[in-house]
Amino acid sequence: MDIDLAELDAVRVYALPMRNRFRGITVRRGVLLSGPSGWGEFCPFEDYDDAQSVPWLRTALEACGRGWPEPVRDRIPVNCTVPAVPADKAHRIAAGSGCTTAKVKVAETGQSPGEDLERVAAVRDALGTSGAIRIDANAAWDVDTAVARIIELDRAAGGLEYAEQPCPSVEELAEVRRRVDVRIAADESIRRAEDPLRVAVAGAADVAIIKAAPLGGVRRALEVAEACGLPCVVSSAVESSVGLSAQLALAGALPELPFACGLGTIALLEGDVVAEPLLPVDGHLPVPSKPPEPDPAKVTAATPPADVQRRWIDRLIRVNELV
Ligand SMILES: O=C(O)CCC(=O)c1ccccc1C(=O)O
Ligand SMILES: [Mg+2]
Repeated sequence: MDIDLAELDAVRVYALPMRNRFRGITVRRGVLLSGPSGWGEFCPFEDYDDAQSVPWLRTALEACGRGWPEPVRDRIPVNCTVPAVPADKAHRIAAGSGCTTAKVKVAETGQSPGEDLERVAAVRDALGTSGAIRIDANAAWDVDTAVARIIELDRAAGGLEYAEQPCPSVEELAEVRRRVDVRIAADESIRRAEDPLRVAVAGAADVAIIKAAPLGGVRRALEVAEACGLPCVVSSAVESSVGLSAQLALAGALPELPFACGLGTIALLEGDVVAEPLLPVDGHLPVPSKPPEPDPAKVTAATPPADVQRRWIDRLIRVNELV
């Protein structure tokens, strides 16, 4: 399916700063590609090698060259994402989000367990008793630490909806899952198409976090979701609104969607490449029928220096040879 890059109508490199450092990332970068069915976004994380970046390009090419399958719903409930910020700031983010579900980052390097407890308690105060709180430890804990922290955080939060990726391996997730009452979600354990099945077979999770980009597009991710047989939550890779629209198309096409999705992430970025960013309204985002058009002035404002553009175009060319 590799493409003649010269035949694409336009290729634009963007760089958008993040409002708060997020998983070590301070600037999100990528390439916008225009083709017959609209715009796609190629934005593998900077530390991904070319082979790991292939599914990200497939996702962009699906968006700009083929389009997406028909959705079964027209709006998606989303969570607000609360980075590992102080409790007062966490309260403001959750209260001002319009979302009834919040995902709270915990176990950040250099922070204490007490800061996590204060953060989830503040978010509960902001959401009220009817809100839902999930935590994400990004694989930071060993099994015993995870069990102890999840129990404490569940209490401080007045109940957790689930705990996302408490430990690195599938085996550890399975053990934590046996030892706590809180649901376990797998995220980093699901990066390749064959992973979700392994997670399900190992009894490692109650919920699968799926992302179109690392799985190779909306259609591929739908197959993966079906094969794993777990309830799925679609979560973004912190794309611009162009890339986010593919994730919304995936959430729109999943047969079942029992939880809010992690797609309220435009708020994490300083700026966007479209005139009307996909910011949640009343905790929901619309399912788009096609990707939004970049706004030329916004793209110009987000264009990085020539050496950064060159690096991304070279990356695109190399990865395209592997598709
Ligand atoms: O799920 C969300 O609320 C936002 C997306 C998110 O947290 C995320 C975004 C980029 C990379 C990793 C993650 C993650 O879930 O760990
Ligand atoms: Mg996660």
